[in-house]
Amino acid sequence: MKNIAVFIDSKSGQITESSKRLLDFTSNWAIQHGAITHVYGFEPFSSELFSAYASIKQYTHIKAPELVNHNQVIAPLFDEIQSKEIGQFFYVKTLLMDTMASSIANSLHIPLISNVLNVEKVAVGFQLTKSVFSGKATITTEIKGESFMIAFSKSFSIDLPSHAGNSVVGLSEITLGIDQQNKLLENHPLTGSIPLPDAAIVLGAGRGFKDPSNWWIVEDLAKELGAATACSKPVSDLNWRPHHEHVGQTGVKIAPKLYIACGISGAIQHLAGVNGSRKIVVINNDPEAPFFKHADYGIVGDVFDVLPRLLNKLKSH
Ligand SMILES: Cc1cc2nc3c(=O)[nH]c(=O)nc-3n(C[C@H](O)[C@H](O)[C@H](O)COP(=O)(O)OP(=O)(O)OC[C@H]3O[C@@H](n4cnc5c(N)ncnc54)[C@H](O)[C@@H]3O)c2cc1C
Repeated sequence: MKNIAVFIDSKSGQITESSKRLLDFTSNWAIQHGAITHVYGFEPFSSELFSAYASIKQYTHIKAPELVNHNQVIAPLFDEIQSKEIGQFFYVKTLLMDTMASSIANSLHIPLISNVLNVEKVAVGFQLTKSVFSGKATITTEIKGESFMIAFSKSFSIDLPSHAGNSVVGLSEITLGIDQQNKLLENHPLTGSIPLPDAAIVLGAGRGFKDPSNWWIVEDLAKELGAATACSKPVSDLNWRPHHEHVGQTGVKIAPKLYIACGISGAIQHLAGVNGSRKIVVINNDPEAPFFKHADYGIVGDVFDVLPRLLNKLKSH
């Protein structure tokens, strides 16, 4: 089998949780298939960060000054990949990676399969489970060839036997060119809050909060929990909260370890954006609220009673 490339995502010098899961998976996958793993990322990391993964032999820092504007000429990356005899590519879906990956897959004439939850070797080729219809269904597909690119859904989770190692990992860097026809004028990253798509804990609030002046309790509790704040669509439509907090079919898709939904009814359009969450806790004063059917844990109660008590409990510990 040819070698494996893994593209990791990071924020402020930290590898994201979903990319850590990707490294666990691909490192073990490579061992099982007798391949070497080359890791690529957009920040300079030390080799020690990867040495515990037995199959990883190289980390390449892709220096891309205008990547944020999707404004890079990726030819140098393409040359580097070809020199490493890479057959299989893995990454976790982000807008940026989707843009780059589709270009690489197209140049290499290999299939790009998106929103993958699981991949397995079968007698001839590989079998993949994909999430479709905003996570409401899955389909199983098959690839016959050995070369492909897989874009995992953020909520993917695959257990393989672990192969802890003490690998010697080489470091290298490549610099992408800049597309001169397309210029980055300004860049305003959101600050001060945990980005929703990467958050391990998300605290969501809906119309049950009645008025934007009541959001202090959501913010205080989120701070105490280390959570990102989210909201339902009507809440952002009413301008109670900024639009980038709106989760659901028409908003941000999230896949945290824990989603706490407070005063949200659980309409199907909301669920479409949050059903990648590992555990869901619902707090609602209506025992018939549809969200309870999709919850791992539920509290039937008034958010203005339950949340302050939860906040006091957390503060007292
Ligand atoms: C095409 C389309 C796309 C859509 N996309 C999205 C989307 O992406 N995301 C999204 O969220 N919605 C979306 N919607 C809207 C969706 O259908 C629902 O209307 C919306 O999710 C409801 O928001 P909500 O639960 O905050 O409000 P409500 O439906 O008004 O529910 C409020 C809930 O709070 C509870 N409650 C009230 N007071 C309290 C209290 N004191 N304590 C505890 N609980 C209380 C109530 O029992 C109720 O269950 C979309 C709709 C359409 C038609």
